[in-house]
Amino acid sequence: MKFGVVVFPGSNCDQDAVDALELMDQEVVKLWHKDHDLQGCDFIILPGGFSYGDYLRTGSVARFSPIMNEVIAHANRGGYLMGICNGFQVLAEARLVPGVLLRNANQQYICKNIYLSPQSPDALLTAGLDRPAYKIPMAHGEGRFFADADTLKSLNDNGQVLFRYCDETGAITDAANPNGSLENIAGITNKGKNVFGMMPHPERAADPALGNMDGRLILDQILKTVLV
Ligand SMILES: NC(=O)CC[C@H](N)C(=O)O
Repeated sequence: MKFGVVVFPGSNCDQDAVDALELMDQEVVKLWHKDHDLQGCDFIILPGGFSYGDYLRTGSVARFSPIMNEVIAHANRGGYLMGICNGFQVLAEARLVPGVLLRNANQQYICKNIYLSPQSPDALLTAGLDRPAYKIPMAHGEGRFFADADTLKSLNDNGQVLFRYCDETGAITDAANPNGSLENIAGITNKGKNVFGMMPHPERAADPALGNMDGRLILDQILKTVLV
């Protein structure tokens, strides 16, 4: 499988994603935002960062980058696409996943480890995750997931919620919700379950040198499931 990591002006987690994938022995190339060619990549990653300085809203300018035409076409063909943090914000702005990411409830940028409970038993990214909680770093100012009642119902009914914020035992509580996201939602997938968006950063917990490999366990799912 060949991975492509898109680089927007202001991306700052692109190299982290490349490093994590290379540690997994994967072929990976960077894709410049002005390009029109996905270089034959099977799995596209929109990385974290501050694309276009987060003006006007996070992800709202990057969504119109030239390469997004090809990224959207890839997703619409059923191709795999994952947005991490700022990448999730770009996916939401491009309407590739439902809902929006609002300013964190406390109006602060939050950078800390949190715990995620895998939710969807049939989504590729979470189907094989069997632990109650995974410790993953979060680092964002606009990560409060919100959707209207109908959208929320369809996300729940279709098994499109990938992760909810939880405590270290896996309990999904208000106290474990760092940013005020609706129903503790930290990650979702689209109806076709080929587009994944999540606010926390698995690629920042995927190198033994960092002392936390929980993110690698999540990224490993991509390999297992896509090869099925
Ligand atoms: N780590 C990131 O991708 C940050 C996302 C975005 N710039 C925010 O603060 O919400």
